Amino acid sequence: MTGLAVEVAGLRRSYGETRAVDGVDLAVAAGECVAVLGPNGAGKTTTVEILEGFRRRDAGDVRVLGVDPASGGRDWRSRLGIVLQSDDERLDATVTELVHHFARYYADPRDPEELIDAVGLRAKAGARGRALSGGQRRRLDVALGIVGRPELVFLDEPTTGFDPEARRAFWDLVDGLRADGTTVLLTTHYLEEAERLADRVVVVDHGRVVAEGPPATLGGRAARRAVVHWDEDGAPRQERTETPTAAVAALAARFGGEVPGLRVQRPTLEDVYLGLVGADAQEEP
Ligand SMILES: Nc1ncnc2c1ncn2[C@@H]1O[C@H](COP(=O)(O)OP(=O)(O)OP(=O)(O)O)[C@@H](O)[C@H]1O
Repeated sequence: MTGLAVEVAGLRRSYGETRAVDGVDLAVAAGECVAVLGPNGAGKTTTVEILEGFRRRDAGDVRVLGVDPASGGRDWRSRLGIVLQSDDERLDATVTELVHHFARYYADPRDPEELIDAVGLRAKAGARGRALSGGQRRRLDVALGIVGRPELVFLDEPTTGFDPEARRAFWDLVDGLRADGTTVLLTTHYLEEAERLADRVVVVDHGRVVAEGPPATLGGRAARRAVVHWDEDGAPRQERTETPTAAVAALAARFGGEVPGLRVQRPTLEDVYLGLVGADAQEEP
């Protein structure tokens, strides 16, 4: 083993004239959580589904847990946690039946009852899949994806449709997976989620990686200028500065104490992200 759970070099995939993935390089270390961000149509799902062995590639070298997904067999697949959308067939069974049923496919599964608690479905344990709300169904999908105690989990927009409380509970669940040493590859449109969960963020646009790094320093974020806001003479004022502490100290001295309406604003991950993917970050027609 190289210590890398995922190794991708020069990955390409086109659909007709559309270059969905246009030379992606990506490495995920064992135990790391990496979030792939990018606008609709950037190539995230195509990339992840190639890594999962569900789509073919046109070019590039790919290793997932040391195996080429194009030739990965059953043993390899059982080491992956893939969160699929529940299909109709599954939805006639209850949450308890499904989680217990899936656990039986694996040699060393998680305890199904503990897992039902962990994904917050205890109150719905006896409900059929069909009777779950969208967010509850997604939590069931997550439970079924991780019941086999996978080494690597793919989470493709895992919290879409979750309410804020469920989203926070899910983040705690991912913390638990990571504490067990699980590697996580996540795609999300929620910048807050990437910031909360990921050691590293990879921003993809038009099938290419346009930036990567820890959320706190992505795109030179730490070095970017802060804006100091305050109120003076009945009007809001602001100053852009690389030394906000000095600016605040100067204001405090000038006001001789409390500065009215004082606020220091640093660029958020969302600001940095929107800067990276440009003004054309809209879905293409
Ligand atoms: N099966 C397909 N046939 C033809 N074109 C496809 C197919 N799947 C994806 N594409 C195109 O490839 C590009 C990348 O799509 P992909 O689903 O990988 O993007 P994404 O980053 O996952 O987007 P989203 O955030 O909307 O899920 C898009 O232009 C899409 O229209």
